[in-house]
Amino acid sequence: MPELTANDVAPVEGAQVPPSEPRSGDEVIAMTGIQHTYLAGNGEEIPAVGDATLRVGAGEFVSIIGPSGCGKSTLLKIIAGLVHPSAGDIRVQGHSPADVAPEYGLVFQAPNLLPWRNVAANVGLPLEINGVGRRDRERRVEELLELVGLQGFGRKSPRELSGGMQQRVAIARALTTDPPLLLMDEPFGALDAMTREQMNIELQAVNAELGTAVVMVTHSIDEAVFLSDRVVVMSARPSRVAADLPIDLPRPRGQETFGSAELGRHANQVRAVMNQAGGH
Ligand SMILES: Nc1ncnc2c1ncn2[C@@H]1O[C@H](COP(=O)(O)OP(=O)(O)OP(=O)(O)O)[C@@H](O)[C@H]1O
Repeated sequence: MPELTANDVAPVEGAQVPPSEPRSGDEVIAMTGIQHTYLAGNGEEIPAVGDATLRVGAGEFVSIIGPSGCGKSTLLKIIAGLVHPSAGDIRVQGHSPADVAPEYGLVFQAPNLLPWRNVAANVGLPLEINGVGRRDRERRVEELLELVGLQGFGRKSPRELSGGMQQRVAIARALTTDPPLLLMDEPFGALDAMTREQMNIELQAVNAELGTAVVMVTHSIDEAVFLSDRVVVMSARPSRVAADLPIDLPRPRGQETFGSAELGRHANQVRAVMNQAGGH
């Protein structure tokens, strides 16, 4: 199959092709021509990211979606300063990612809570590491537990919580230091469909209240559309940005947004681009 170019996906109504533009204020992420090739143990070169140009503005919610193995997590790791790209330029708040990475919140598919600490001590850990005093720490933890709907659960052990509740703890922990940027890799992938929708509704409320920019990798088209200001569709490996689709659903978005004709229209648009760009 001939390689797709950005123009190949242009016929999809509303599709934007790179270079992408943030829809809001200051630029938090500026990524230009990022490429990454892994060197496997047997010496084989694995070109993961072929060409990614992406801008994310302050407070924006951007989802990255694309076929399995196309390099979505790699892209997130590059933003997080965990992987140094083979080529291209990336600035996060004007700095090299590794220099500002400790300021971000990170949430992965597994909540990664410390089982010997209670919920409050898990959420407060980043503050403890930063030397914040006990009283301030307790106040902040209390606020965050309320924000994620876990007021009164501070003294519980993580193992007493459901999967969705544990992931709420992980989100609260990621927000303790008021990060300008939250990076999420399939945060709700392990949850059942109903819990996942509920978590989506809560996350969009948190994002609206705190104004934190979010970049989220997901496999769910509905989740991407529901949460995002823009959905970035990656092509198959070595991936490039196939489309950068603005999602103009009004906010706040709630339960009624799921299953709405408007969400369905956007989801179909994302699906069409994904089909052209190499499947799901
Ligand atoms: N550390 C590594 N060493 C070698 N190859 C790697 C490494 N990490 C990832 N890869 C390869 O790079 C490609 C992209 O991986 P990545 O995890 O970024 O994709 P993804 O789009 O997030 O995948 P998925 O949707 O399945 O989670 C895959 O082919 C993967 O096997």
